[in-house]
Amino acid sequence: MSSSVLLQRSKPLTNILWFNRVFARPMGGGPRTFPGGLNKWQWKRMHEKKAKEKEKRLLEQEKQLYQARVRSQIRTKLFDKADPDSETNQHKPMSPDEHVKALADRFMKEGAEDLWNEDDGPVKSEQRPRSGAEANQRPRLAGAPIDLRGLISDKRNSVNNSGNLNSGSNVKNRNYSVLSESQFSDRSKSASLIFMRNLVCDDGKTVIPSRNVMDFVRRAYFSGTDKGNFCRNDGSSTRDKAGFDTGNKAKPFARNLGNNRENGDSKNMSQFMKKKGFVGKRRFKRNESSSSDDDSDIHSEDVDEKVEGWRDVRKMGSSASLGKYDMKITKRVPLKSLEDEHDFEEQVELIRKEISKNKLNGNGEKKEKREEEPILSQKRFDECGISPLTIKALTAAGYIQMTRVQEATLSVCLEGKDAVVKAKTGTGKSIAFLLPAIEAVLKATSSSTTQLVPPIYVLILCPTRELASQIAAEAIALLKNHDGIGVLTLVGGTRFKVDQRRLESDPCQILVATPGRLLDHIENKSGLSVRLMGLKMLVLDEADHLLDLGFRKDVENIVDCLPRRRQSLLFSATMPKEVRRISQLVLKREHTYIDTVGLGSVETPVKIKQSCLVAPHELHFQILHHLLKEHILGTPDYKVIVFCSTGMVTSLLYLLLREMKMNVREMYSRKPQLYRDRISEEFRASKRLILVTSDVSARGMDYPDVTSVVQVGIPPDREQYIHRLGRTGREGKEGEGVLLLAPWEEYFLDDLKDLPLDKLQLPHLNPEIQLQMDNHMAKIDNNVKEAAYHAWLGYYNSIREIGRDKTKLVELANKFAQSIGLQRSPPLFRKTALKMGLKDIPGIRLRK
Ligand SMILES: Nc1ncnc2c1ncn2[C@@H]1O[C@H](COP(=O)(O)OP(=O)(O)OP(=O)(O)O)[C@@H](O)[C@H]1O
Repeated sequence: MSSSVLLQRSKPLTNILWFNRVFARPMGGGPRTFPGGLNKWQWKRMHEKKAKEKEKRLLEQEKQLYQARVRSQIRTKLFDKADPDSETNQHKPMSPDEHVKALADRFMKEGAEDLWNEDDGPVKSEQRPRSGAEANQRPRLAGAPIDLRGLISDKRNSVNNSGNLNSGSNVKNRNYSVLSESQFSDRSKSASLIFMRNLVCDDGKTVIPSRNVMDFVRRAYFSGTDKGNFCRNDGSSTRDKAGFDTGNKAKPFARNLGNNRENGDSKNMSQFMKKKGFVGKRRFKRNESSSSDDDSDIHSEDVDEKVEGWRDVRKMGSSASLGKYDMKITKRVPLKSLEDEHDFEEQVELIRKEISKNKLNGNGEKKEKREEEPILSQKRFDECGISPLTIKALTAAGYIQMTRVQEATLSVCLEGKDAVVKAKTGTGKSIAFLLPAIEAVLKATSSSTTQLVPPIYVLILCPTRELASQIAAEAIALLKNHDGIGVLTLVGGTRFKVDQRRLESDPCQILVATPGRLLDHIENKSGLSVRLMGLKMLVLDEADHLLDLGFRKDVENIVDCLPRRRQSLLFSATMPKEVRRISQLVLKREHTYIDTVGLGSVETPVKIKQSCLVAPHELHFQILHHLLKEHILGTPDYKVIVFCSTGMVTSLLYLLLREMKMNVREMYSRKPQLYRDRISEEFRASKRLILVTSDVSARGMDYPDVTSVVQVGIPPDREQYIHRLGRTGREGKEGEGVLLLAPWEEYFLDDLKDLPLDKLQLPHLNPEIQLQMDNHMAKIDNNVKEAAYHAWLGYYNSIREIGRDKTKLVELANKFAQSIGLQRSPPLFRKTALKMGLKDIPGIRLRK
């Protein structure tokens, strides 16, 4: 046996020995065991279970968050309406109209049942000091509204005196377990009625049972009769008067109400309310021990009479009864930070979009006004406490000042906190995470003792191989003055064995990997999982993409194999809400969110001139050729990236442009890795070159001085549009981007309406060029065209808005086939057609 083979064989053995020692397992020839005496599979299952539980918890949190948001929205609306002039949400007394509106709004709105729970104590202590004498001095005049708060207080007094009725202080002590016996589906709904039940009539003694109060509110508010006229001061719309949010879920409900009001048909309303579970679901069984709940025994007829007199209602309580007693406020406490953060982010996002939209809609000046947006901050690298050797390398690379994202994130990251960072494309995010990564390694190596298997301290995950290589190269450059710290890449497309050998022989404290290949290594018992046990920092570059459906499972599996005590950093130029939420699969709960895009700023670099051209898709290749020619004429040192929807379309377009004597290169995932590396390097170093590529080059690639980006057809989503566009205009430089759409793709512009896109007119196309292109297209191998057709069909089929109308889709695909010189649309495998839902669609041919 050769010595190299011996060496290879002996390495895994060393790993096992090291591992056993680390976990103090007795040595022996048996299988590898994990802490707690678990074998690998038990260990794995345990982690899977934990991950599932974690996911469940997150879902639960999301649910709570949603509910909390609904509550807070209702509350906000309520207070806004209750006192629009108020600067703050002080709990001032409400007018009778407002109060009834508020009650109706709160308790009858779909979802509002969640506003109350058994701890809600609306009739607790009275905030407004008002003595009984004072109350007596102000006898209620006919026609004057009832002071409900006073009544509540009076009631409490009278209850205390008589001992017959429930006192306010008892409210909290009530045993509401009885409510579960009611037919209400949830306790909250019941509790809201309990609040209502505590309302008392104008004699200060009679307590109106909940159902009747609801009836009262219902009639008063919704009926067309004069019983409810106090809340119908004018004939304005239902929504205005009701204060109902007719958006979202409340819509159908609001519509119902509107109808009922119009018809004055309280019967309909009753039915509706019955359906909603507010009426007719009584009667509460009271706790035997509670003598105070007798109120619900009062017959509705009696109360109806009382209610008659309620037309002249005086001030009915205040918003305090809806604010300060809302126990949900305290219930939300554990989630507060998370919720606030989400709300805040959402608000920021909304405001940003709103502002940029306003800017766009404004006076049209914005397009000319592409203000200077400095990406560099005033702070220098030597001021931020990183290793002098790293600073030396930075200086050698010409980096003296930090970019804004680097300044904003470095201190947080160096403190060891988890962070999510959003910053525009080309603003130096890579260095922003590489610097803390290097510091983490330095710290770990200085404190650790010699180990048989050197741990990997930093793991950087990124979605593409080229990006992994780029980041590794950047890390190596920054580490050039540090001895003994190694960087390795693990990416697909290379031989697995070669990876293993490099892992064993080369020093590696920083590992840059794509998820798939890394997982292969982890699962392949190569000893990598053992080395990852010492991990200090995990970085997800292009985090939103890595947490997207395509990668999420792999990333989750990887994260499950990493130690929990680690720092996690998520970086991207885009961070959709949904991704932010699930990012907690990776992050600690108490992480920092850093967004350097800035309020009121568009999410794309301001110096990129963006435009869009809508034209029949059969003309796209010719229009592209025209645009490229124009660009080349105006930009001698041009460097253009053309993005196509799929790899096969990329290949076809590349061949066509090459035939048209343009200086082009192609790049897509199916190309061999060596070829990809070569093209990537060539394009990085060149000028006067066009790279036709699929989305494999869309994210993170830092090709310097790209002068233009053209996107042919819709990108998969808004985020991908931003990333593709961001290959130009990097480091605050100028750039331009054109989006070429077919008329049936134009809907996508809605997603970009907050971005400054100009609409271009269809250029005049030279018929001679069209002829030339047709001739060149005819020379291209039919296999390439057929593959392009299939890929095209697959891509658009996967886009919901287009793929849902299969007949139309096939029609368009066949037009595309014709435009690329195919006589007939190429047949599909039956299985493929079935999978795509296209089997029986006219125009689809199946392979025999
Ligand atoms: N402090 C700095 N001073 C000058 N240039 C810098 C500095 N930091 C980074 N750069 C340069 O800025 C360019 C863009 O950096 P980088 O690729 O990290 O951007 P990014 O924000 O990650 O972009 P993307 O969102 O597209 O991934 C690189 O060429 C990098 O060398």
